[in-house]
Amino acid sequence: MHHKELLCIAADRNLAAAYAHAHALREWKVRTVHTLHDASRALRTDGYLVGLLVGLDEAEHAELDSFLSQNWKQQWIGLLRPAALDSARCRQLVGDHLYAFHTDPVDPVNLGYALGHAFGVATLREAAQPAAEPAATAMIGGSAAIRRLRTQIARVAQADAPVFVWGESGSGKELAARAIHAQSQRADGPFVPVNCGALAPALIQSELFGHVRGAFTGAASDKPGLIEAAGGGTLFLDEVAELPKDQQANLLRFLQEKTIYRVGSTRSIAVDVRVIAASHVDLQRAVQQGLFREDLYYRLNVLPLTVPALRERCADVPLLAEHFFRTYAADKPPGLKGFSSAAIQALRQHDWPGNVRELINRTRRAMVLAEGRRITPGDLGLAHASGPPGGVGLGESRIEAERAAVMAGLERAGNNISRAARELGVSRMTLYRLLDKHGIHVK
Ligand SMILES: Nc1ncnc2c1ncn2[C@@H]1O[C@H](COP(=O)(O)OP(=O)(O)OP(=O)(O)O)[C@@H](O)[C@H]1O
Repeated sequence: MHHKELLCIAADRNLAAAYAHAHALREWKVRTVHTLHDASRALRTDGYLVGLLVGLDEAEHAELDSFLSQNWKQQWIGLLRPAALDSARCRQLVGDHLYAFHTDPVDPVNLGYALGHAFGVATLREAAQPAAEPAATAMIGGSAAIRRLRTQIARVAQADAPVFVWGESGSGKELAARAIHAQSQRADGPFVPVNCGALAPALIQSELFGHVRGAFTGAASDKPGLIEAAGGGTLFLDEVAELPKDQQANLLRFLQEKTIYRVGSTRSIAVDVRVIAASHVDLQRAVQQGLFREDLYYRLNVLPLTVPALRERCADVPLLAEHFFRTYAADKPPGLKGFSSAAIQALRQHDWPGNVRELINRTRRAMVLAEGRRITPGDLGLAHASGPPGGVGLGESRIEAERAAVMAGLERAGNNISRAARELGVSRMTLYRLLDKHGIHVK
């Protein structure tokens, strides 16, 4: 008989032994482990699709939450004591991560059915996944919000219409655009990212559309623009709201006619490009304020996608932090083993105005600065030496902290705006807004 493979995690060895021989599991080849650490190892080496969590209420909830977020591709079934569901944390875990749960006394027939269904769903899901998500576009996270985003990306990738990605600065808009491209029929073509906010206004047109020799002083030879460079692939227009009005008209013409004119030329060139645009400002508001063309807005916004802010998916924060810890492991002292639990707690509680980019910056800085074996909240710049002084509310302390962070960032970057923005993990536009908000003048 063909055995389906099942990973059973049970802290209690007696319970584990009882279940390993249970009637409901007779069609399964069961491997039992007693710790989440061993379970992670088993999942890395053997591709289990279904897992059974016996007595999950006994485990440390935060650890289990992180484990299940990380292993979201498996379908998990929980066997619980009825009293376990009295705990709100436990109910949350069950709701967030489990395919099904059974309470004692477990009916073996029902459990057998549930396992069979879970296996069926997991197999279907696996077949529907693109063979392997390339590491460069892999979106880390197991929260419901990021899972929803992954599904939307997979759907949008199958179409060829323009996509508009909205999300706060540093939340992962470019990564989402890269993932769409990588899963689309254009995956073998180029992905060309353009930061519309970073192009000098005088050069935007020739950068985007190219130019011919002699079109302007310094145009010594014909040069294709970024739109042509994206031919057969995807053009990613980041911070599209920053495009000046005259360039918005040119872009609209290109989207309508699928042809371009290089600067200084009257010959039209047909270009096959899919456009993905992104912005962290509310484009609809920009339209109402007359800053962005309405017709272009509708052309770009055919398939809208929202990347959730990091604070809306706190469950992903420890997972992402550990991912970046591994990514930048070459920068760390050999004795540094990871995050302390106080650091994980601080990461979970932080507001993340700079989103994932801020998390990367804080993690990298902590990895260089940490003196102990584990990263502390202080290494992450998240410790507050003392509570807010008497009479000062949280709002005010936050504003003060924000001002101090901006000042420090500017100082480190020698007052260079682009460098300071990178350092602080925000876009240049956001930094300008912060300077304005705090009345900081940069010399
Ligand atoms: N879910 C994720 N998993 C792994 N890495 C991520 C994730 N989300 C974002 N990142 C990383 O965070 C960084 C910032 O992401 P990205 O550049 O896509 O953000 P953005 O929203 O386009 O930023 P901006 O608005 O400043 O252009 C990148 O290094 C990206 O690879």
